[in-house]
Amino acid sequence: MTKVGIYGSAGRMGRAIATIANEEGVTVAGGVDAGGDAAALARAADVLVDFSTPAALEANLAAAVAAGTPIVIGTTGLTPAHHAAIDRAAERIAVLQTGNTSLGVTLLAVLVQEAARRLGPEWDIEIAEMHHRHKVDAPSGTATLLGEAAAAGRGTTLGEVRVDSRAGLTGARSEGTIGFASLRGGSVVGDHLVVFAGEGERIELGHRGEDRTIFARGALKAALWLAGKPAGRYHMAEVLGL
Ligand SMILES: NC(=O)C1=CN([C@@H]2O[C@H](COP(=O)(O)OP(=O)(O)OC[C@H]3O[C@@H](n4cnc5c(N)ncnc54)[C@H](OP(=O)(O)O)[C@@H]3O)[C@@H](O)[C@H]2O)C=CC1
Ligand SMILES: O=C(O)C1=N[C@H](C(=O)O)C[C@H](O)C1
Repeated sequence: MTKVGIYGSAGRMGRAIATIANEEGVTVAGGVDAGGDAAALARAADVLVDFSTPAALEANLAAAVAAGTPIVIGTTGLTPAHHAAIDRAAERIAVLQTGNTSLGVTLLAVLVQEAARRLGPEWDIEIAEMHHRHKVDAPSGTATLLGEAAAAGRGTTLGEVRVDSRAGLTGARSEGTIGFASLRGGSVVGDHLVVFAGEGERIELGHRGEDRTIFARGALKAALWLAGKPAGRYHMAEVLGL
């Protein structure tokens, strides 16, 4: 069986992944958390999954590259510098990074891109997300990937059009922007809503995560798919054949 190593193994996602590993046809090679030996885990595993923290990303990537072990990165709150580090690692090993490993959100991103492509810029796009009280980054990785999908559908990049929050005298909305709103509270696993607001009508495309098993299952599917792949940066839609 494929041996999976988990960065962030004692966290919510790490535990969810370990719980379903056997039924997904993999064994857990081991796991590390803060202060653990990332390099030894990379050597022991056939493939790695990282659900830890952005601060750990560069060390985890370096360990994966040194061992030649593919890695699925689910950690969110990544900056452009993190993405540059992922691109460099992907020249040496197989890497798949996504803000959401669920089938539902991966399909939602396809639908959002298509809706944005078909609707003109006079349809305002706003993305709302809600997560549990423990989440430390905003907007969520999923909201960001949905924003990237919407921007791509419009032939632009999210960096050109994003508006991260509003407060005070903001002025009227600028056409073509994509706005984000983040709510935090309770035990919400992860809700996302993409609103296309036109004159006199709205289209809403959304997803509600009810259980972390959806992310864990997707992460392990991605890990199995990635194991043995040549160097490169891969995408969740390829894993799921969407
Ligand atoms: N892509 C996706 O589908 C999903 C992504 N996520 C993302 O995954 C990440 C983790 O989420 P969640 O499990 O809820 O968070 P938790 O805070 O529950 O878990 C994070 C874990 O990472 C560990 N950690 C901290 N530093 C390091 C390090 N240097 N090396 C290895 N592990 C370390 C923590 O250990 P310690 O407590 O010792 O600091 C902790 O066990 C977040 O960024 C979240 O947004 C979550 C769900 C789905
Ligand atoms: O931190 C979480 O819990 C989640 N994080 C991911 C994100 O930032 O989008 C995925 C999911 O929504 C749960």
